[in-house]
Amino acid sequence: MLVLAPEEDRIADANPAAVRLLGHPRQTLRGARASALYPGQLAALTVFTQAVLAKGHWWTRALAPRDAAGRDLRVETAAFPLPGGPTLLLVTLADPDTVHRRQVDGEAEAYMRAGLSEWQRMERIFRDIEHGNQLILRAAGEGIYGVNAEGVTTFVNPAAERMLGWAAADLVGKDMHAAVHHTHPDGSTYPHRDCPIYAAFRDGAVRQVDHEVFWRADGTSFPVEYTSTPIRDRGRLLGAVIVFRDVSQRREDERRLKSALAEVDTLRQRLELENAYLKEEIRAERHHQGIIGRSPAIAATLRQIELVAGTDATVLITGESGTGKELIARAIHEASRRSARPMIRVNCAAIPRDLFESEFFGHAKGSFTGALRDRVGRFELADGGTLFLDEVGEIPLDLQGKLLRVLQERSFERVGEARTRAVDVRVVAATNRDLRAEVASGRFRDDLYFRLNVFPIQARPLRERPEDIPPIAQHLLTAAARRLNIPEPRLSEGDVRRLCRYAWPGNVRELENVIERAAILSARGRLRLDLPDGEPARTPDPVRLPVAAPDGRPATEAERRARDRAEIVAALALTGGRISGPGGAAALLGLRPTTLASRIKAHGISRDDGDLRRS
Ligand SMILES: Nc1ncnc2c1ncn2[C@@H]1O[C@H](COP(=O)(O)OP(=O)(O)OP(=O)(O)O)[C@@H](O)[C@H]1O
Repeated sequence: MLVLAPEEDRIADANPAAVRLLGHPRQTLRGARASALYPGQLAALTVFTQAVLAKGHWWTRALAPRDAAGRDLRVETAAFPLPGGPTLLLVTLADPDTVHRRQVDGEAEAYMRAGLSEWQRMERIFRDIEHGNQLILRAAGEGIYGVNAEGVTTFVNPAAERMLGWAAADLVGKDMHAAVHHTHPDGSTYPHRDCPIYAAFRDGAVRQVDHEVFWRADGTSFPVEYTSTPIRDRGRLLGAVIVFRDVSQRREDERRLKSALAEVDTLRQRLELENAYLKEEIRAERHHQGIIGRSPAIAATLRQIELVAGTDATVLITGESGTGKELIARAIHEASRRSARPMIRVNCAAIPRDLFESEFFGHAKGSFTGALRDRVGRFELADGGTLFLDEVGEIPLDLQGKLLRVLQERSFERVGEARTRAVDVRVVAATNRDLRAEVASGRFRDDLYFRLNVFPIQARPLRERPEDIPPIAQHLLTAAARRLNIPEPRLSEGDVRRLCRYAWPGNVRELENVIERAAILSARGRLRLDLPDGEPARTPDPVRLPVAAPDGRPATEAERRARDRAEIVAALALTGGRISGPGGAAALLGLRPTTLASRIKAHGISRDDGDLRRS
C-alpha cells in the first residue's frame, strides 16, 4: 500500500508490503516522485488519480510500477482519497491472479451458502416427518426409514433398528443401500442403480417389492416386503420413506403349505386312481367269481396260474380277444402275495402316443405343456401290487426300450425329474397279437419279448373248447339275472345245443353279451337267444389238437420246449428250488423227481437262473 500526494507528485508513505513488492527501502520511497515509480506512464497516472478524485474510488490494470531491479510489475492498482487534510490517496497494489482467485472463491462461497440452506431445509423436512410422526414411527411394527435424494439415511425407527440389528446412530448419515441392501438373495452384488428405492427418487413412483432381502448388521439376511414412497417439496423429489416388514415366517408358512398341498395332491391323485381301479375290480368281481370251465385247456390254464402266482415271474398271456386274458391276469394277482394291493391295468392300445411315458412313469409339474401338476404314473401306482399291461403289443417301439429298462432295473424316473424311483411291481402282460411275428417284422423288440415271455400262458378261443360253453353260459345267466333283478330263466337243452353250434368269434365276451340280451328279452322263464344270423358252423373241434400256437397252428418243437422250460422254472421258483418230496417241483408238475432233474439239466436251468429268484 502506498500513500500518494497527487498534487505534489510525491509518495507520502509506503507500508512494508509495498516496500517488499517494489524492492526500495521505505526512506527512499518516502518523498520520492510518484511519476518516477511509473516511468513513461505519466498520462495514465494522471488519468487514474483524477478518476479516483472524481469517483471517490477507482481501479486499473493500466499502471505498472517499476521495482528496484528495473522490472515493470503487473499489478491491479486501486485507490481512494483519504478523508480530511491535504489531498492524499491510499493506493493498493495487488497481484491480479490473487484477486481473480478471491473472486472465484467468493462466488463459490455464496453458492455454497445458498446450497447449505437448501440442504438444511431438506433436513428440516425429514426432521419434521420424524418429529411430526414420532408416535407412529415408534409404535409401528414395520421398519421405517427415510433416505434423502443421495441415498443417505435421515431417520430410522425402533422396529427397523430391531430388525436390522443396527442402532439408528450407525445408519443415519450413511448410505442405506450399502448398509442393508447391498447383495441379492443369491449372493450377487446389488448395484445402487438397480435399487427400486433409489429409482423412486428418479421417477417419483411408489415401489412395492416383495422378493428381496435386507442384510442385518451380523451379516445374515431376511426376506422383506417393502414400499418406497418418494417425498416431494414444491414439486422437487427430496428422497423417500421406506416401510418394510420381515416376511420370513410368512415365506416359511407358504413353503410348508405348498409342500403340504403338493403331498395332498399326490395322495389325492393316487387315491382317485386307486379308487377307479378298485371300482373296476369290484365290477369285474361282480361279473365273474372266477374262471369257469371243464375243458382240458381250462384245467391246464388253472394249473399254470397256480404254478406262477406264488412267484414274481413276469407272465405273458396270449389269446384272441374276449378269451379271458384279463380274467387270468386277475386270478394270478388274486392268488399272489400281492393281492392286498391293487392290480393296475394299463390298456396300452388306448394311450395317445405322446402320453405313453407320462402314463407309465408319471411326470413332474411343468415338464411339458399341460403338465399342470405332478402326476403319479402307473408303475408307481402299482407299487407292491401287479401291473397288468393289456394289449402290450401296441406299445410304440421307442418306448419299448424304456419299459425294458424298468423291468430289468425295477426303477424309473418321472418325466421331467432327475430323481430315480424304485418300484416293486409284478408285471403281467397280455396281447392278442402274435408277438413273435411282430418281433420278426421289427415292430417289437426281441429283448422285451423275451423279458415278458418268462412264463407264457395261452388263453384258448371258445371254439376250441365247446365243453366250456354250457357251464360258462349258465354262470353268466345266473349273474345276469341277479344283476337285472329278474327270476333266473331256464337254459334249455335246445339253447345249449344252439350255443355250442356257434363259432363264437368274439369268444366269452360275445357269449356274455348274447346271454345278457337273452335274459333281458326272456319271458315267463324262457330264454330268448338271439344268435347272429346263419349261426356259423363251428370249426372242427380243435380241443383234441395238440397244444397250439396263438394263431391256431400246432406249436413247433421250439415252442413246446420253451413252454416246458418256463413251467419248470416257475415250479422251481414256487418251491424255492426244491425238486423232490411233497410240495416239491416234481410233485407240482406231476413228474418223477429223476425225470424232472434230467429235464432241468437238458434245459440248462441253473440255481442262479434270474427267473428262479423272487424279486
Ligand atoms: N373262463 C371264463 N369264465 C368266466 N368268465 C369268463 C371266462 N373267460 C372270460 N370270461 C369273461 O369274458 C369277458 C371277457 O374276458 P376278458 O376281458 O378277460 O378277455 P380278454 O381276453 O382280456 O379280452 P381283450 O383281449 O378284448 O381285452 C369278461 O367279462 C370275463 O369275465
